[in-house]
Amino acid sequence: MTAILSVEGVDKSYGTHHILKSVSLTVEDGETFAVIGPNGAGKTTLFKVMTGEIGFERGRIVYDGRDVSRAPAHERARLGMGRTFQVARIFPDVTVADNLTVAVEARRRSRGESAPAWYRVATRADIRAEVEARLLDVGLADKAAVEAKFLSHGDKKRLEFGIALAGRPRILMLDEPTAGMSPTDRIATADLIARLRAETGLTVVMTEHDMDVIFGLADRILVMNYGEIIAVGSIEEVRANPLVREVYLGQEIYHAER
Ligand SMILES: Nc1ncnc2c1ncn2[C@@H]1O[C@H](COP(=O)(O)OP(=O)(O)OP(=O)(O)O)[C@@H](O)[C@H]1O
Repeated sequence: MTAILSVEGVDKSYGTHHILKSVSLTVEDGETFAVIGPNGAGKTTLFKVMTGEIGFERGRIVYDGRDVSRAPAHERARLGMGRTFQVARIFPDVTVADNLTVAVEARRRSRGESAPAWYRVATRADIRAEVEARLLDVGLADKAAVEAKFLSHGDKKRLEFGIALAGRPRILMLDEPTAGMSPTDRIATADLIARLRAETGLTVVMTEHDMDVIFGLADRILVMNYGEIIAVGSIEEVRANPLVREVYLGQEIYHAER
């Protein structure tokens, strides 16, 4: 296995509040890597540091062999880091298909894939075909003409996955993909992630509170507490770790089924 993403000794503070304390981790190409921990542990902060939404004081982030510590989020996206947010970021007043079209066009522009003017008609057909493929990927083909604001919470999340996939990512960063969902939508979202991963070989990095979702998807789990890593390893290794037992005593992590 080769590393696709490494975080090396990263420190991040908000004012005098030291949030990430010399955090280091390595994500292997093709694995599903989950970050868990109690509320306020620093998971979202770690995510934002990895995706380039916020800066940090010390350490570095290496993606696909290059130091991206100072690269802004859009540059990391261009290099292949796709992401979704806890609250879906979509255009509510345009249709599902148009949301995807915007994402496909944005990727083409940012990667210099736009065709010359004489080729525009063919390009439109290409874009339409790509949008249709993404609609099928995320199970929204029958809702292509629906304005995004009318979608259910679960379907909004599907659309956000579609938008992320339109960027042709190598690694997909999912910040609490099932947050606020009904149990049915949670299962559907976990199934969608599992299918996309199987079909595309995507590397997935996710935070999530639902242990059933984590145990169903993750190859490895990292546990954070107060901005520090207290364990990293397989589900079995993490469950057996005494520090994890202390933090999660009697909680879902020990009841969820594999
Ligand atoms: N912009 C900010 N300014 C100041 N403090 C912040 C900011 N964002 C987060 N924090 C603080 O940093 C700490 C870690 O927050 P973070 O959102 O990373 O935790 P989390 O593990 O993702 O929590 P949750 O599971 O509740 O989403 C918390 O104490 C939070 O209050």
